[in-house]
Amino acid sequence: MIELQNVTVTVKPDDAVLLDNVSATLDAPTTAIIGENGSGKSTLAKVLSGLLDYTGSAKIHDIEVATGRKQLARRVGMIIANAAAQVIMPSVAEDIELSLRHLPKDQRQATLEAVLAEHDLAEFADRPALSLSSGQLQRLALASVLATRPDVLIADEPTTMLDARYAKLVGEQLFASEDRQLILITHDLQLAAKCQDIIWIHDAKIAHRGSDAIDRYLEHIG
Ligand SMILES: Nc1ncnc2c1ncn2[C@@H]1O[C@H](COP(=O)(O)OP(=O)(O)OP(=O)(O)O)[C@@H](O)[C@H]1O
Repeated sequence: MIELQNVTVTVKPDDAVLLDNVSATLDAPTTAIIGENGSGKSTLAKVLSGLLDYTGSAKIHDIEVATGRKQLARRVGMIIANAAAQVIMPSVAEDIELSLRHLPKDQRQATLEAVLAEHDLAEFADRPALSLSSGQLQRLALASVLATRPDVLIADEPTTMLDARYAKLVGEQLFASEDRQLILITHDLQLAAKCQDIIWIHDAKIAHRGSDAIDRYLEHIG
């Protein structure tokens, strides 16, 4: 469960307002965040991931994000829009292994192989991670984040680089766990429509929320 109360993000030097007094309780298992370029979606994702300072209150599992980053790090996973910036380790296998540190050592190899297979990355296991294509990198970022078994997943445009086949696979993987809360930021309105709750962000505010949010958004952009 995520609770936002008067969340505002401003940035220097001219105090531009990136999120304007946003309040909402996000309690559906899957929530889509939609809206135009520059409306504030990634800003919200960054607040929830502890990457941006804010005023007001943003709580995940009753823990204030700004002061509970360490506690939340084990429970909240984020896929950022720029997957290359998220891949930390030199090789594909090592990047996923880093996410498996919570497991007993004797389980790690088998789990690594299972993750590689599940994400169709086995053929790249020993490749330098940064030699992957953009779409392959995006799938690696997802594999590494899901391997940490987060109970909240914030996915910022996780399918933008993917061909139709992998967009379908990743779409399924995002929704695969019933125990995980998904916050999905996307321009793919078909994917957004699969979410139980839909929030349209416009001009740094929530413009509309609910099953008709996609229709309202489409009417707005004409
Ligand atoms: N450091 C900054 N200084 C000034 N403006 C910023 C800064 N960071 C972001 N912005 C602006 O804040 C607005 C919201 O950005 P954000 O990344 O949240 O948009 P978005 O809804 O995710 O857009 P997109 O669909 O293009 O990914 C944009 O207009 C962006 O240019």
